[in-house]
Amino acid sequence: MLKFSKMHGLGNDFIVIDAIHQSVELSKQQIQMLADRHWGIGCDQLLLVQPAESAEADFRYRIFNADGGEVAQCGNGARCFARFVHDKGLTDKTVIAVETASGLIYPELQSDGQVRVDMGPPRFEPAAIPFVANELSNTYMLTLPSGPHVEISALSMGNPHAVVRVENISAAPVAEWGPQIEAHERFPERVNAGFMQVVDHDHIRLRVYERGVGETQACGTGACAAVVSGIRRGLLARDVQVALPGGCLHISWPDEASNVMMTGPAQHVFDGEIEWPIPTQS
Ligand SMILES: N[C@@H](CCC[C@H](N)C(=O)O)C(=O)O
Repeated sequence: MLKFSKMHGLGNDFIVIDAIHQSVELSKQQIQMLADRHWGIGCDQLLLVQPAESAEADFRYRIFNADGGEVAQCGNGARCFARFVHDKGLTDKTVIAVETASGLIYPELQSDGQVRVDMGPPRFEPAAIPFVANELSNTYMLTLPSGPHVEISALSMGNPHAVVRVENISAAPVAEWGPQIEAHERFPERVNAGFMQVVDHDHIRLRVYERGVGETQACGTGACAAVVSGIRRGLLARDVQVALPGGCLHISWPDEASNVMMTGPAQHVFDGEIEWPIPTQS
């Protein structure tokens, strides 16, 4: 049997697996099946907790989207990872150094139950996102296959993000434009598409069509990307409350040379075990 925990950060839900005390090799097809909400357990992302590879880190964690693709960063996942290793007794540290595919990050468990994460610096150079553009700019025009020309910001928070500003979040064309932006040819590794309504200097509303998943209840790196893009466009202050469908995150980016800080909840839902290897469907 394979033991797992089901967790979520503002409704962005995870299967979290201790791959330190269990030997786990997952194929893309097995991840898709575990993530499937009808045939498996159901999740937006699957998180594998592993031993650290470098001396500076306490753990390594790997992130897989529901489509089975491995990705480099996940904000809500980082908070759930920290809550998982702490609550399962894998560490008694409250500031945890964790290796991700995009470098070290430092989640910090706070006394009020929230988790604060140093998410590292944003990157804007097109090659680092990756995004096809001739020059660096705060905004770019993207022509979608269905016709519209859409103004986006493009940046990396360790994973790629496109941010579109909308007037009214409830009417944002997330289902129509999300998949077209996600798979746009100018994003060779695909992209997470955020739709941001600026409420005032300190508040935004955000919906994210996530790469490899679809629209989720919340996206931590998407919240960081939206706030950074809003600050660079002169629309936002340095500390911003982000209202997502699943709840609120606090994002701060003190100055251009700083790392982005994200604070929010991480919730354990239940522990379970599943027959392993998963019986294949006939
Ligand atoms: N839900 C996440 C992001 C997960 C990865 C993303 N879908 C990608 O493909 O980069 C978050 O909270 O940041």
